[in-house]
Amino acid sequence: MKTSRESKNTISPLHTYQPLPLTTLNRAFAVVYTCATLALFYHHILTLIYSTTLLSIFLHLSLLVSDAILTFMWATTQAFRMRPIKRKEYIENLPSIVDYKDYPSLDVFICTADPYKEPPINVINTALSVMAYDYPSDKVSVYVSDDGGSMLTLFAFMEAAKFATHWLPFCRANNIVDRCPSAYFQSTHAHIRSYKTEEIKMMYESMKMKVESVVDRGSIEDEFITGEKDSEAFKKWTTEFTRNDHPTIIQVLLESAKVKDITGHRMPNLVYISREKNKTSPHRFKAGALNVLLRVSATMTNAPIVLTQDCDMYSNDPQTPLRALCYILDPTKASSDLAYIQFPQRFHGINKNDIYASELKRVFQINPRGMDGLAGPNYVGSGCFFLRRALFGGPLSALSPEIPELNPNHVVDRSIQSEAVMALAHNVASCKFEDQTNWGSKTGFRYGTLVEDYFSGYRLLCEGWKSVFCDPDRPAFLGDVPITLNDSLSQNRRWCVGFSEVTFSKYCPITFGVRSMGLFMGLAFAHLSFWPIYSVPIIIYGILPPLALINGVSMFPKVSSPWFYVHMFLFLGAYGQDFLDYIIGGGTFRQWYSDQRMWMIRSVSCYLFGFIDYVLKSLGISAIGFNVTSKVVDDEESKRYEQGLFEFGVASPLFVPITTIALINLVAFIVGLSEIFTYGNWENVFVQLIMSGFVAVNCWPIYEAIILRVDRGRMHKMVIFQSIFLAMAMYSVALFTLKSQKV
Ligand SMILES: O=c1ccn([C@@H]2O[C@H](COP(=O)(O)OP(=O)(O)O[C@H]3O[C@H](CO)[C@@H](O)[C@H](O)[C@H]3O)[C@@H](O)[C@H]2O)c(=O)[nH]1
Ligand SMILES: [Mn+2]
Repeated sequence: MKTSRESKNTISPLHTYQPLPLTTLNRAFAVVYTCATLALFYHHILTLIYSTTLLSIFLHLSLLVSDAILTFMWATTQAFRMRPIKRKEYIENLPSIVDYKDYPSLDVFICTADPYKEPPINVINTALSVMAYDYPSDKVSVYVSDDGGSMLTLFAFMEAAKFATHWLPFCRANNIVDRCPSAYFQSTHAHIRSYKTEEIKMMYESMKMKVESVVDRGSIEDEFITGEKDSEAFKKWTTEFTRNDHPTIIQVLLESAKVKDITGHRMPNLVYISREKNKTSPHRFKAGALNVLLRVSATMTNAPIVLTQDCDMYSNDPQTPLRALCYILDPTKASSDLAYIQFPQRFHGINKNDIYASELKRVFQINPRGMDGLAGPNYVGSGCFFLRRALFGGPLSALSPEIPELNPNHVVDRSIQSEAVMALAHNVASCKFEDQTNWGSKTGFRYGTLVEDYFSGYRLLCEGWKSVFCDPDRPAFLGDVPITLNDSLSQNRRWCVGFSEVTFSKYCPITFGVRSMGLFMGLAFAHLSFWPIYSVPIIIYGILPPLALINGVSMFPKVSSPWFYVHMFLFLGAYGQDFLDYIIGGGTFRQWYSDQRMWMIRSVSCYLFGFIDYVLKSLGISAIGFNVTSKVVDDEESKRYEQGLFEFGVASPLFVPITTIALINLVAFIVGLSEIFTYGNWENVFVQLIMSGFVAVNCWPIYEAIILRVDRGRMHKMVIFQSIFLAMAMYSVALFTLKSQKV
């Protein structure tokens, strides 16, 4: 039997991979580029040695530091270019390996944290999209973690449970591909009118209305509560109940063994969990929520495969779990060290040119492909199928959990609603359960940073596990993006706090990572964790050269000098390669343009602020938590986003440094140009002129928001005043120091 299976498998594999083209070229380019950077540093050092004034030393030292950081970051990106691969799965070959009814069970975790920032109607859409997977429904269990501890969310899920008994058979019977109801009803397929479609649509609309009206009112009308069991559940919200202080709530909304859909098929399990909270136990944010899900699900179903999902990321392809099975069940590979299969985060509703670079193509698509050819991609928090065993110790050193029921091999043989199971589930969801245990350090999702996803994946790979990047043409999951600049920058700021927490811990990728996984994997992880230091060179380059230009001071080699060409080569080489990666990865020129612009904007705003937040947090001056990104869309903002207009409306401090730099560079460019026209002395200031011009072109939306716009997304007066003040202050300092001496 085994041999026949294996021989069959050699003919029809479950998956294959291909190296990406350009790899050899990239490696060769890396060598040339390294030589050019060595030349640059030689030049920097020479200039420093021959500097005669303090000012000149200061300026050239700043450039040296900036270039050293940029070179370090460039070196980390080489890890992604060493061996990128692209994989392909053959789900049509699965039947030769395993029968449909014998598929391993799957526990899906969905996290939500706030009914007002994450509308429950969207959360249940995500849940419905995975409940309707092309997978034996009695093998699927969906566990929802509600960190908002909200009865509104529970109510939405009660409604979803009822609707699911109609939705799942409807999808099956009509071969629907968009299994997220809201996506389906917006798609053109749903416009093919049929009695059945109309009927299910009405059902969905009536559920949506109920859920939204409950959320708007903030309470549940009595008429909406049907059945004894539901009203019992809501009694747990006593007067003392607050989101940060309440007992565990576990509500089984669908039990597969007992509930059938309207056509008599079994339903998946659906369980609502709000873990216990109290003021004396640490919150641990999403990692804490995921670990509770891991334990509660262990007591109820203990599926060997676990899918983690953010509430804002619905499944866009019902066959996604089958793709994961292609790796998990691969008989040819001793897949004993496979920890997870990561699907990229892809998004819907991004505007044409992706003005905020929300797609994060590099982070979610290009870089993971590069890591896939090494030990595997990092974990990005959503759309990831884990082997449960991987969360319990290294591949060769399993850790035994505190109680045998949490062991990944444990078989649950009781009803998930039985008293014994419920008691155990409550016990493992309690705050106290993790005290003095390995949870968050060696077991489960790891604590200690706001980027629990990055850190958990990293630690697993350091333990010797491997991962796989699965990027099918039809996006497996689609998520929401922040549609205002402030939300987008705030999200990145939180990530930067998290990355700094990893960089400055004993697990720093450059030391611990390189030791555990080798140079390139260590560099790949360092690339993200060192993100915040981009702020140093970009701020220096954004301020010093234009201020020098305004004061007629030259900082770079003349155009006639050979060193000019070294600078040009390094700049164009890095930019050109970045551009090429992006276009080959399927992006357009305008999207790339937005991406590089946002890189600059982020560098001087959230990378800087994130790092400062981290410092304040480490000094104990302020406490920064997980600030959940809002998924609520304001109509006007959404319209402006569609038109491709930047949203500056709020008086966010994040906008001040960008605006200041925009002003300084615009003035510098004008002054520089006029000097050239007056004195014709262009050779000395050419580089600075081009740089300021480049910054100014990138800053167009900022000038537009200050001067031209009248809508509510225009730049806030406060930000304009602060920026002008800051720019003037810098100019004055420069005037006194630069003018007094010539460099
Ligand atoms: O205390 C918390 C805070 C957040 N969440 C959930 O975490 C998810 C992500 O939160 P979101 O505000 O959407 O953050 P993003 O920055 O959009 O998320 C990215 O970054 C996070 C932190 O690195 C990862 O966890 C996510 O998977 C990744 O998509 C959401 O489902 C939340 O409900 C919780 O369950 N508990
Ligand atoms: Mn999100």
